[in-house]
Amino acid sequence: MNKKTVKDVDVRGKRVFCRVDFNVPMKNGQVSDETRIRAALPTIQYLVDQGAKVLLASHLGRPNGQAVEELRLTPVAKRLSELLGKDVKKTDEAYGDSVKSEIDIMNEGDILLLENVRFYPGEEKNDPELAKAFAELADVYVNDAFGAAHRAHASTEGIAKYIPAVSGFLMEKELDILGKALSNPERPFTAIIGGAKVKDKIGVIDNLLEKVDNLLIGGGLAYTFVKAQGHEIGKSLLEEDKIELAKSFMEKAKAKGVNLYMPVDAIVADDFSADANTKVVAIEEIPADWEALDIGPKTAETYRDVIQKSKLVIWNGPMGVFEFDKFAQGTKAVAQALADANDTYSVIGGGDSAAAVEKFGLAEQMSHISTGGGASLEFMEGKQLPGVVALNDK
Ligand SMILES: Nc1ncnc2c1ncn2[C@@H]1O[C@H](COP(=O)(O)OP(=O)(O)O)[C@@H](O)[C@H]1O
Ligand SMILES: O=C(OP(=O)(O)O)[C@H](O)COP(=O)(O)O
Ligand SMILES: [Mg+2]
Repeated sequence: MNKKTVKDVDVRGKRVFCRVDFNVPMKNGQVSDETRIRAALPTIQYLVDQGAKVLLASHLGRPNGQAVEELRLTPVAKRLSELLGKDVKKTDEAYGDSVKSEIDIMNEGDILLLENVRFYPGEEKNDPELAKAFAELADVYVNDAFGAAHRAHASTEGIAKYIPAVSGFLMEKELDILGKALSNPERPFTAIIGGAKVKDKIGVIDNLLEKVDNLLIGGGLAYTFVKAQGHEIGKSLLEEDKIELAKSFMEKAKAKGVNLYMPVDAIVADDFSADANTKVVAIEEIPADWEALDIGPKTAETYRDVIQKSKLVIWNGPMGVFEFDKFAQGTKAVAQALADANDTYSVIGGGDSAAAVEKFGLAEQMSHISTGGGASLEFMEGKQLPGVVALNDK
């Protein structure tokens, strides 16, 4: 990497603003998957050992520029503190005088977790005033939030203009491993895309079609494609204004000779809940009042076969609402197929995909679990990540 890392700067006694991606899955006010917290520990521990005053900043969820009680980082501070075996203080704001007073009383090696940076409208707008307010808190900026590196926000990009800016160890490791896997991909090369962030992720398919041999579509993303095929999808997730784009991808895949797989069946539910009534239907038979919350067994079988014949698989986005057991089968089948495919290099990306693989107890059997979903997809597309570009060159 041609960017400076935390090893290239002296942090002893310095106030360090360290952006991490603690956008972790939560359940009943508790952290339900701590993959992203664990992944940030090497950088945090290093800063502590070096005697820095460590300010940690992160977003959680999408509060749209205002304080949302359920999206406070308090439970994350608690979990981080347990993992480090060390006190982690948490502030109720992310900048300003109250935060400065807390910083003034910090000792070397102390950790302060700032409140959710997305509680402020300036964060996602990358407002220079907010970026400066973050920069005023610290002497050095460290970006270890690979999962948010595709966002040009005040705490991921803007702040880097005002104080020395370097990468953390997780950022460095992610870029290194993903870069190596993609520099000369082993073939057949398969991408699996699912999840719920349809607007964000559908665009990456354009570039992926230039690179992969097989593309498997699942999760909430699939139903915009199913609709584009001319089928009714009931109440399933739909991005109305992406239907034409989905059609164009189907044509492009044909022209490029890429095998594009879409669900042939689905598990539908009469409600978005853990105890909904469910049934398996062919994809062209989704009832009007129902919604598809998982791929069906025939689809899972086909996806398994493709995975087992692949040499490199990148996967982002669960195949269904795996958080509910009734809709976890499709995601589990794909995870199991990857675990069984010993000759296949498997890269899983995304906060929720990583949580799924962890939940099934299959994490150890994957070649690499990336903390970034959208970020890893954009990186694999060949796009420059703003959170990386903004860091100081070596
Ligand atoms: N058919 C579906 N309908 C609605 N939501 C879905 C569907 N399939 C998967 N999801 C949801 O997608 C979410 C994860 O999406 P996303 O954030 O894009 O993935 P990742 O975090 O792995 O990058 C999960 O919480 C899951 O419940
Ligand atoms: O969870 C994240 O991405 P992911 O769901 O693609 O893994 C990152 O924290 C980015 O969050 P965002 O998509 O709300 O900017
Ligand atoms: Mg996610």
